[in-house]
Amino acid sequence: MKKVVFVGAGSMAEAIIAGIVERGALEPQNVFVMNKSDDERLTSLQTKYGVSIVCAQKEALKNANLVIFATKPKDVHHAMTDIMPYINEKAAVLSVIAGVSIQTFENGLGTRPIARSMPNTSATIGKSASGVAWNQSVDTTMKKFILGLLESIGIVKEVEEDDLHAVTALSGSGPAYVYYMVEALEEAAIDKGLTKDVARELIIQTLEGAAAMLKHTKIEPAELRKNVTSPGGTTEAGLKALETGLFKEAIAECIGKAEARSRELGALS
Ligand SMILES: NC(=O)C1=CN([C@@H]2O[C@H](COP(=O)(O)OP(=O)(O)OC[C@H]3O[C@@H](n4cnc5c(N)ncnc54)[C@H](O)[C@@H]3O)[C@@H](O)[C@H]2O)C=CC1
Ligand SMILES: O=C(O)[C@@H]1CCC=N1
Repeated sequence: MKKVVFVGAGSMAEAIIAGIVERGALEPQNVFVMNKSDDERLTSLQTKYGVSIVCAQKEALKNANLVIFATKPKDVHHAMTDIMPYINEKAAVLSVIAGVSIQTFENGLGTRPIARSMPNTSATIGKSASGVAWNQSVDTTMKKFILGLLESIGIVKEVEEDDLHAVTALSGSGPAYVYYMVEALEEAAIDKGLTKDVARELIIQTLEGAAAMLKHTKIEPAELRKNVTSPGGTTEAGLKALETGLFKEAIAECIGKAEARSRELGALS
């Protein structure tokens, strides 16, 4: 059984740990976590998921087959310097860090198998939409292992490394856009007299229903939209307000800014 070490034990690391441990992709005793500080955080992950904490002698790093980097982009250089004396020369690396290139890891940790991925926090419940790219050194066995881990937390698409900036803008950050839309829908529904509980349930079911229609009917979204929109009806009136509010333009700007920020984070690291 392969041993995996998480460098950085924040919210994304927890989302992935929850997904892989709860779906049995790895035995918790083969998963190790380390952080810059905050022993309480590590103890809490240990209690919740049965994972182990990397000890002061860093034995787990010496024995690791895969090291997963889940720090903020600004901390990645420190993290690489911290672990470099201990990391097994054969260990592969999987990064989930926004923007930071495979080349940056090769510069910091030497040429070794390196995968760069972009999951999202829905990994917690096995529903991540992830992208992944590889360097030349990742062999078929390690690729299968990493794809298996990413598949245990949701779906995964293999893409060119440069496209990970767009994946980050779309599905990495995507859950936040959806939650923001839910906040707006909820506020508007409450304003029109619904209770928060009723509004929340109706919104969740509407999102789930629309997502399932897209997935199962394979009908184009524009066609599905037309099916909802009766001429002179309520939907038409609502959609007109979105058009007037430049909804599509705002979405294009949102993805554009997020993609550009991913590139910036990479350049800054
Ligand atoms: N939160 C999200 O929705 C997603 C985040 N990501 C990426 O995941 C990464 C982590 O994000 P979050 O978990 O949200 O951040 P976070 O701030 O919750 O976690 C980062 C962790 O890294 C630790 N750390 C910092 N320096 C370290 C070092 N030298 N050695 C070991 N640990 C160190 C910190 O103590 C902290 O616990 C980011 O690079 C982000 O781009 C990717 C996909 C989605
Ligand atoms: O906001 C961020 O930078 C990270 C990357 C994707 C989601 N959260």
